[in-house]
Amino acid sequence: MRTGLGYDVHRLVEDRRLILCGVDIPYEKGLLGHSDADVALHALSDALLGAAAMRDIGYHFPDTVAEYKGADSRVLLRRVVELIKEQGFSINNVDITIIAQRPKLLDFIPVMVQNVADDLAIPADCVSVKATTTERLGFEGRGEGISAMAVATLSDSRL
Ligand SMILES: Nc1ccn([C@@H]2O[C@H](COP(=O)(O)O)[C@@H](O)[C@H]2O)c(=O)n1
Ligand SMILES: C[C@@]1(CO)OP(=O)(O)OP(=O)(O)OC[C@H]1O
Repeated sequence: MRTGLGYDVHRLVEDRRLILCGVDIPYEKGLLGHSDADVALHALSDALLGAAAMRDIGYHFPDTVAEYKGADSRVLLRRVVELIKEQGFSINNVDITIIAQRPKLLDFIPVMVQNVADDLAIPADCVSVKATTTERLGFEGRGEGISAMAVATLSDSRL
């Protein structure tokens, strides 16, 4: 069994969509990035790559490459899944925490879980997505950005 950890931050700005785990969430601001800035899927992608010791999302999908401008992070995540499977890994479970003071994400969690389960091709009960505030402390608490952390465990079929 192998474990990987991912962490990412994106800035909240006006005139951008807020997309988290592939869900387009109605809110007055959205996340800024080269791609769709889905901070939760970026953290998850890094957790999966980390567990496989296969570098990180920026290594595989550089933000200097025009192809990834406005990219759908679900497409990038599915590519990460292909890359780790090609090396003989299979995904056991993943756990994501989104750190956002607002908006309230509770109602969107089931769709987020299903999106991730579909992209990872694992059962929904192997996927956890959670949200927390920081009690208005720090950059997330001031509404300047949203961060996400993720953990993934993989099995290594080469062993
Ligand atoms: N953006 C968020 C943040 C939190 N939640 C839900 O509220 C619960 C309480 O949050 P605390 O930060 O006070 O612990 C949390 O457990 C989530 O269920 C949310 O939906 N959206
Ligand atoms: C996803 C990529 C590529 O479009 O860009 P961003 O959306 O800026 O995201 P980030 O987490 O800063 O880094 C990974 C990138 O290379």
